Amino acid sequence: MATSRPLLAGNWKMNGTRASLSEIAALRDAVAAGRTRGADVLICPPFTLVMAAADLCAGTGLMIGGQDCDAHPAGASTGDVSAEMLRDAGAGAVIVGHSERRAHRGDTDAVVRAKAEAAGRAGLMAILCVGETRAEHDRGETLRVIGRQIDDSVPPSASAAGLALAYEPVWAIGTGVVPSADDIATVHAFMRRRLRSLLGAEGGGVRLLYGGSVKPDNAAEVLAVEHVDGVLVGGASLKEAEFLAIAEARR
Ligand SMILES: O=C[C@H](O)COP(=O)(O)O
Repeated sequence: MATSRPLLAGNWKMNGTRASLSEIAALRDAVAAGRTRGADVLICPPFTLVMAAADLCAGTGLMIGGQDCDAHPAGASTGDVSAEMLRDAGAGAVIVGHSERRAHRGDTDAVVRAKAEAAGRAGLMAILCVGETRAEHDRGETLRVIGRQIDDSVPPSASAAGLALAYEPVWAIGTGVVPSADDIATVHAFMRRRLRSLLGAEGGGVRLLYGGSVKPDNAAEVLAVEHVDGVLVGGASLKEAEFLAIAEARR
């Protein structure tokens, strides 16, 4: 079973330069000082910063991860980075299936599954993202879409410790709009049931994250929802003070 510690993950997306390493160093020190109150804390900077960030955080409580990986271990794949390379660079986790990659880079459920399997082989925790579009939401298809994404992209061999499943409604990402606590609870309860039927007991221990416009002023409410075991934060993870405020908002 996975740890019951909440997971607070930051996805920097295509943001960050060398100068941004100071934000990571500050967050590392805040984690060391106990300000994140026992949560597991992860920052996923762009590939260019993974090794430097991991070196800064080696042996500390702040984990560094990648934002994507290729499904293959090595080879003629210009521009790609394998899970093994991320591991070698000091990463402990990788995001797969983010809606931006599904929408803009053609990542199908089968591709996402292959990437999650590659992460597992490399010893990385996969943060696997699912979520419906605005149109699917408005047509009442949320659970059908998420059920399909889980069935087709979660590796049947996944372990609770090696996987976190993030519910990110596409219409909530970067918009300032967040589903109601009841709606998040409904989706997360559904995800838990689906994972249990797919993975058995391991499915009961996979951490379920919510992502989409999480900010310091709504984090406490989101993190208090049943079956929400953490958050995946985009814009508000870029500055140490804002991300820390999310961690400190946890009731
Ligand atoms: O991976 C993170 C999500 O896409 C959420 O991004 P956001 O917090 O900027 O809405």
